[in-house]
Amino acid sequence: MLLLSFGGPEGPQDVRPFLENVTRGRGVPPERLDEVAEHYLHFGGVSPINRLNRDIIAAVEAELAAQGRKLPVYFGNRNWHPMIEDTVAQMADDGVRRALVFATSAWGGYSGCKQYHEDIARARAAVGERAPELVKLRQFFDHPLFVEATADAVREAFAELEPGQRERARLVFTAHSIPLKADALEGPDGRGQWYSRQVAEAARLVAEAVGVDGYDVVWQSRSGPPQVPWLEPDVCDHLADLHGRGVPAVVISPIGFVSDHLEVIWDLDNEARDKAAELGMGFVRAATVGPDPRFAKLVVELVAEHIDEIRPRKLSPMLAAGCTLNGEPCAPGCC
Ligand SMILES: CC1=C(CCC(=O)O)c2cc3nc(cc4[nH]c(cc5[nH]c(cc1n2)c(C)c5CCC(=O)O)c(CCC(=O)O)c4C)C(CCC(=O)O)=C3C
Ligand SMILES: [Fe+2]
Repeated sequence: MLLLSFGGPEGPQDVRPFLENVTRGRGVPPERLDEVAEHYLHFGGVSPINRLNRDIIAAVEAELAAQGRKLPVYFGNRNWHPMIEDTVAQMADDGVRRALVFATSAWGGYSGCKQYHEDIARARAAVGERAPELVKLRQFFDHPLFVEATADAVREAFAELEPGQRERARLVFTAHSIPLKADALEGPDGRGQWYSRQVAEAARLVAEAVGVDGYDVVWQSRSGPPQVPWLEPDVCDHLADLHGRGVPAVVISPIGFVSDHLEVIWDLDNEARDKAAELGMGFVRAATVGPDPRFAKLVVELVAEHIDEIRPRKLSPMLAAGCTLNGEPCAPGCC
């Protein structure tokens, strides 16, 4: 199998070329790039994303071995080394004829689904005739293992709040914002808002598992020119709003992200935490699910859906989209 991810810089010299890869042809203003480069440089130009993905791969290999499945796991990225083109070339050299591709996004939409299809098609085209057949695994936003691991992280976060604040704290889910226009595309069921509806559905399932009635879904890390509308409210504006309504503390669940990459450790652990401190609000950020052993089990279960033809486990009625061959889109007009 191939674990396919976003990629991130591993030193200060990588930051600019990485950002240029991410934003090529996307109309992101240079001022925004300077600002984001600054975030990376706070961490010595190293995003934790590659290391965390290597940890996930080690856990997946251990889970595969425990289940007696002989399956080598490769690692490739969209935007930084190891680049998917190089990985697919290596797979061809190793004689791999067919591989299952796990993309590290739970969601549909352009960045989480369709763009990974494009990456697969581009890599196969670069390698040519020898390229293995690549089958992308489905979106997993409503898989019980994803929901349970996220719910446990939320419970642990509530437990970290001071007893006086815990009972009155608000649960807030956050995911990467995208342009409203991108979110409006029809999606595999033709009803639009595929990404934001999946985020809302996953949040509902987690809140239900935790037993919390009142919660919010908000967005973070918006990019692009200011005149273009993106999903709102922004997490920091939402903190001010909650404060105005007398909410003394928040638990932030970064449900949109599989691991603690830069949007989480900067935009939440620095920016949102500072905002909460300024407002005098209690603030706990729940863990991401990547390091949870259930995440490796989830990956292997998605693999098993193809090898053993087991029935996909899903907690919502939304379609099990995202799963396709050789980078074809998952449905007409999808994402
Ligand atoms: C929906 C979504 C996810 C979640 C789904 C998934 O996980 O795939 C995600 C993940 C990630 N986004 C990441 C980093 C960046 N995203 C950017 C820009 C953008 N993201 C977008 C959307 C998403 N992004 C969009 C619509 C843009 C605008 C440009 C465009 O239309 O494409 C930019 C450019 C600078 C900026 O403008 O912020 C950077 C550096 C990293 C790696 C972090 C690390 O290095 O640790 C990860 C995992
Ligand atoms: Fe899709």
